Amino acid sequence: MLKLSAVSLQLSDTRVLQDINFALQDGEFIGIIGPNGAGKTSLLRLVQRTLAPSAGQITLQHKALDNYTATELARTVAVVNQTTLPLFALTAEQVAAMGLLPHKSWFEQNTSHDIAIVSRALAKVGLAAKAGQQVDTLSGGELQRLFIARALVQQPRLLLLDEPTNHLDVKYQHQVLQLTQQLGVAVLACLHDLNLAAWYCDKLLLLDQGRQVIFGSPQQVLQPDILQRVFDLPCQIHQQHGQLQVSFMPPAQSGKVAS
Ligand SMILES: Nc1ncnc2c1ncn2[C@@H]1O[C@H](COP(=O)(O)OP(=O)(O)OP(=O)(O)O)[C@@H](O)[C@H]1O
Repeated sequence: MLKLSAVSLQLSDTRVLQDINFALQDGEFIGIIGPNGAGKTSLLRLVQRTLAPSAGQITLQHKALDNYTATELARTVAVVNQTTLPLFALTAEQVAAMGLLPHKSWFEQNTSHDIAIVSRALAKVGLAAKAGQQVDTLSGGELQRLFIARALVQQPRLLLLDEPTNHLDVKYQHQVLQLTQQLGVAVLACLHDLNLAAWYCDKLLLLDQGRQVIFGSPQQVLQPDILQRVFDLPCQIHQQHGQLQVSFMPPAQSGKVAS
């Protein structure tokens, strides 16, 4: 459904991404991982078309991304990113209902079916009781879940998530990623937490300094020698209850004298 072929991105004098190649199938969940500044957010921005590649091809459902109209793109791709919007006068329900906009013409009223879609999305992210609450009074975690509800209302084929577990407590980290995994839509998400990535992603794309280090299953990508090199920290991988667990050790402290 999404394919990047030899994609590079140059911004000012910076080579932000270089020769990125991977494909995302329908319903698949791909996590983009890598250190700060690796190019994860920039890659998502290429797919949401707020940045354009300097070289290479991006296709979505076998059609060049450039050939989508803005409305077609909004009906196909939903984005939850880290930017906060000035939404102070709106209720949670009104913000979630914004996800209906790409499917409506100007001044078209919401039907009872639309309202049911919004209510279901708020319930899915645990915000049913907050529907009438003003968004500027929501906690950071509640706001993040609200943006995910808005994306669900949009009924996209592809969901782009930039650090979706930021601000979430451990219960909601799992709940939001589990929910995302069960939606049946293709998902491309930047994730810093490698254990959550191992748990929920079908495949991982590891970036480092704008380059694709490896693309594959969590078992293929989460290898101690690879992670140690990329994150510059000693790393161990364990299996617990059939799940990969990544542990990084603090850097060795040179000059520390054992007592
Ligand atoms: N407009 C720009 N002009 C020049 N360099 C840029 C621009 N935007 C981003 N960069 C650089 O591109 C690199 C990748 O940035 P990006 O935000 O994509 O990384 P990231 O992997 O998402 O990082 P983080 O984990 O810190 O969020 C960084 O070195 C950043 O400084």
